[in-house]
Amino acid sequence: MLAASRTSAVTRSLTRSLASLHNAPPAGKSPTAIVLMNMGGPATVPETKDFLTNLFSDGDLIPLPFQRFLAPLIARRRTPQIEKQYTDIGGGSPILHYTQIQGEGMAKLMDELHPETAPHKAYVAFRYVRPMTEQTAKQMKADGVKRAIAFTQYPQYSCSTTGSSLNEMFRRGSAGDAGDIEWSVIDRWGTHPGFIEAVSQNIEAALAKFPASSRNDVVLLFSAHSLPMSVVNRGDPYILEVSASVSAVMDRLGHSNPYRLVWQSQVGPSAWMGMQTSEALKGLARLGKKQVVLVPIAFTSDHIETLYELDLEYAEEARELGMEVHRAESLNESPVFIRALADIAVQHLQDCKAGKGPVSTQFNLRCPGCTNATCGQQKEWFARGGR
Ligand SMILES: C=CC1=C(C)c2cc3[nH]c(cc4nc(cc5[nH]c(cc1n2)c(C)c5CCC(=O)O)C(CCC(=O)O)=C4C)c(C)c3C=C
Ligand SMILES: [Fe+2]
Ligand SMILES: [Fe+2]
Repeated sequence: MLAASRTSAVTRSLTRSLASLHNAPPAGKSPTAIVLMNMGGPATVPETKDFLTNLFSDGDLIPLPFQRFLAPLIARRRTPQIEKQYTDIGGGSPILHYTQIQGEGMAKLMDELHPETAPHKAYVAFRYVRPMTEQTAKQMKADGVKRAIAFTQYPQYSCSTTGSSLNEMFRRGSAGDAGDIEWSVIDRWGTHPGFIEAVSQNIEAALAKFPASSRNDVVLLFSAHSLPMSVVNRGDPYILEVSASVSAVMDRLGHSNPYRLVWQSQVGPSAWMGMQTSEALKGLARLGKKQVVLVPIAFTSDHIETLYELDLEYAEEARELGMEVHRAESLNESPVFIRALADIAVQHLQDCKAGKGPVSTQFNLRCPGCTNATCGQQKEWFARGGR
């Protein structure tokens, strides 16, 4: 009995010291954390139901009556259809895979570009799948982080996407989960020249697949995730900011081609921002415009909407209408894009040092018509540097 309890005491103490060893901050300077925030996607098919349950439970994205009760019901009903889509694109969402590659590349470049704040360490904080914000916050505390940038990976701001991620980071941060950290925020970067350059290069590569003789007639069909009109009509800036990205890309391309911005992936029966991408393709076919490059513009890596909706559904339908359709590659491992991420973060650190504050001027403005109680909940806290 005595021997057994002594053994378990030894085991407990060994476990404790192993845990503290594992959790010990790295020797030397504590890292400057760059927290890449996004929604995430199920890395494997069986994770789809939890992903959807978390997504439909998020009142910032989808405010539902009796949300706690309804979210699991809607998720359960939707799961088989969405599981099939993830199966068809190879067994899961590649968002985590690409975010890790982008983050590691960015942090390495930042060490070179801005040694004053090195070492830099990228963390991933997803909203609906692991690594969830809570888990990441705890890891940052364990790593002894004292300075962190909340860096949205949505180029254009919506209070239903970036706003939701920042609200969650605010909840974890203000509860002390991440430790005592000085925070600042990169909330939007949809017209950054590096981002625009990376997208433009991928468009040029897609255009090169068409015969030179007709290349300038190819229609560039920019496609972004749609937004419910209820969100648009409360003054959410997403539509405007996506439009600004498209405009900047067209400037960079010298307005070489005709183009339109259209919207995809609406969910449910309510009114969403249009025109829908699938309808636009059919309309172009009717107009005799049969050469198209599809350009994803509001997300930084492949996911169900590029790999399933654009590649498997819409492009296939368009080919059946006799169209030649190519898709501009997603940014994924683009070195130009990874350099852009590093440049954005370094510029932000320099701006903070120059006293420009931890948040942008634009960030301080709530949606004028937002009745969502959490809209901008995080703003004052981040504007005080997380204090
Ligand atoms: C900029 C990007 C996105 C905006 C804006 C956005 C708004 C938004 N989305 C929903 C509902 C769903 N979105 C779903 C998947 C999904 N959404 C985005 C991006 C934006 N969403 C991505 C990249 C993904 C896929 C993730 C992956 O593949 O890994 C889903 C789940 C899939 C499905 O059931 O169709 C839902 C639901 C709303 C309601 C909304 C605006 C308020
Ligand atoms: Fe979505
Ligand atoms: Fe809002």
